[in-house]
Parts: sequence; structure tokens; C-alpha cells
Amino acid sequence: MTRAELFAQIQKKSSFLCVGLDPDLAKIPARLRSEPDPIFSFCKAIIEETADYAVAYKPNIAFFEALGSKGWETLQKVQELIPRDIFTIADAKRGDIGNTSKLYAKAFFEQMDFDSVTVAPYMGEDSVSPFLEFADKWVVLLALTSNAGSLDFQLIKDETGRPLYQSVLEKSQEWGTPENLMYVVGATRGELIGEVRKVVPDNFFLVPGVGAQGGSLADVAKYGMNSHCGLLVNSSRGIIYASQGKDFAVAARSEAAKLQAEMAGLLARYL
Ligand SMILES: O=c1ccn([C@@H]2O[C@H](COP(=O)(O)O)[C@@H](O)[C@H]2O)c(=O)[nH]1
Repeated sequence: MTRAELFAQIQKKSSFLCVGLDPDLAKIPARLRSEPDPIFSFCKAIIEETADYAVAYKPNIAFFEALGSKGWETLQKVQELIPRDIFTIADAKRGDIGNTSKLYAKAFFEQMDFDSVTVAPYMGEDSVSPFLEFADKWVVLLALTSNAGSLDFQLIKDETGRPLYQSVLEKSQEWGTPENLMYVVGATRGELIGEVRKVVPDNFFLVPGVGAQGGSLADVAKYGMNSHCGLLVNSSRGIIYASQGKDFAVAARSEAAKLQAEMAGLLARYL
């Protein structure tokens, strides 16, 4: 999917919602556990109920690969089920020496047809570039993550006072363009999102941390939105586990609808 197509979807749905698919057998409704593929049934119901409000889905690969070969089959079926006009993110956090990264890219872009994959920047240019060689596919590079441990490295300053996340942003601008490179920027980082936006004015951000992690959607839009919206805001547990009862899919729809309504207001205000 191109950047223009993604922006067109955002405008059409008045939404920049990414629904995170983190399906945990221990948390899905008990009645689904007797189905032949409980995780697929769960994801299918969530996708069917939230697709009106979502412009992206982000399956977190850990929740599938933890189930072994069956989990990979389920992931492929889930990816194929997502409507083609909705952006897909394989949240796999890959990155290795060049020839290995190339095969990770083939796995997510050719074996499966994801639009994008999350990649860690730690190993540098040759670990990221192989993912950028695929037409209309995207790298979503970890920049300023939402977790507490992000403080361990990402905010450490070099001798010029520049934090590490800023070096990641600046250096990676040499590798990709706003047409194929997004950044992970946590919603829990508040006004720091504005600092990231100053360094990379045109790139999309994938923003996890709204919902279960407590980040503010209003702050994300205030500090992060650009003229193409530039934001995909993810919520996983806040949507998919809105209810663990029989009404889980309807409850997920309702949570997605609430976020979309707030997003529509923010788009009207800042775009
Ligand atoms: O900085 C990051 C990078 C990735 N994630 C992932 O996003 C979702 C968030 O789930 P919630 O349930 O909405 O908290 C999850 O898959 C994480 O692995 C992140 O949270 N922060």
C-alpha cells in the first residue's frame, strides 16, 4: 500500500486507528476454545466487527509463533482475511545481518503479504535496508518505544546532547523515505512525540500505548499529527479484551467506535 492510499483510507474512515491483534488463548472467551482454530475464530470475529473503524491491523507475531507451526498457519489465515484496503503490520521486531534480514523480509512480504514489518534499528543500515527493497512495502522502525525500559538506552545523550532515539531518526533518514519508512513512537511519551516530529516531519508514526498502557490520544494528535495525518494509533488489549464474555466482538466494536469518534474530532481539528 502506498502512502497516498493509506492517507485516502484515513480520510475516508475519519480514523487513524490500528487494531492490535494480540490473541492469547488464556484470555479469549472459553466457548471459542473448543473450535478447531480458536485463535483464528477470535481474530476473525474481532476483524469483522472492527473493520469499519480501523485503517490498520497489527498482529503481534509473538502471540502466533508461541503456538508453533499451527500458529504460523493461523497468522497467514488472519493476514489473508484482512480486507486489502486496510494496512497490515507484522509486529515482529526483526533485524539481523543483511542476508538474514533479507529472508525475514521474504517471510513477511512474500510468503505472507503484509504491508509492513516492525524492525529494530540496533544493528544498523545493512540490517534494515533489505526490508526496504520491496515495492510498496514498509519498515516500521523502533525509535522511541512505549515501555519503561525505553529509558535504559533510547534517551541516553551523546556528547552533543542528542538522545539516542534522535540519532536513530536522523541516520535512518538516509535509508528510507516517507513512502516506505515509519517509526514506532510510544503514546506514553507525551510531548516528546513533538520532538520526534520535528526531526522527521513527513514520516508516519505507529503509536502503541493508548488504552491498556494509559497514553493520551489527544496528546498524540496534538504533538504528532502532520498534513497527511502521519499517525497510526494502536490499541490492542483495550479493544480485543473489552469483554471476555460472549459479547467480546460487539464490545470490541464499541471500543473501536469510541476511539474512531475521538479520532474524527482530532482530524477535524488538526488536519
Ligand atoms: O513501543 C512499543 C512497541 C510495540 N508495542 C506493541 O504494541 C502493542 C500494544 O498493546 P496494548 O495492549 O494496546 O498495550 C503490543 O503488541 C506491544 O507488543 C508496544 O506496546 N510498545
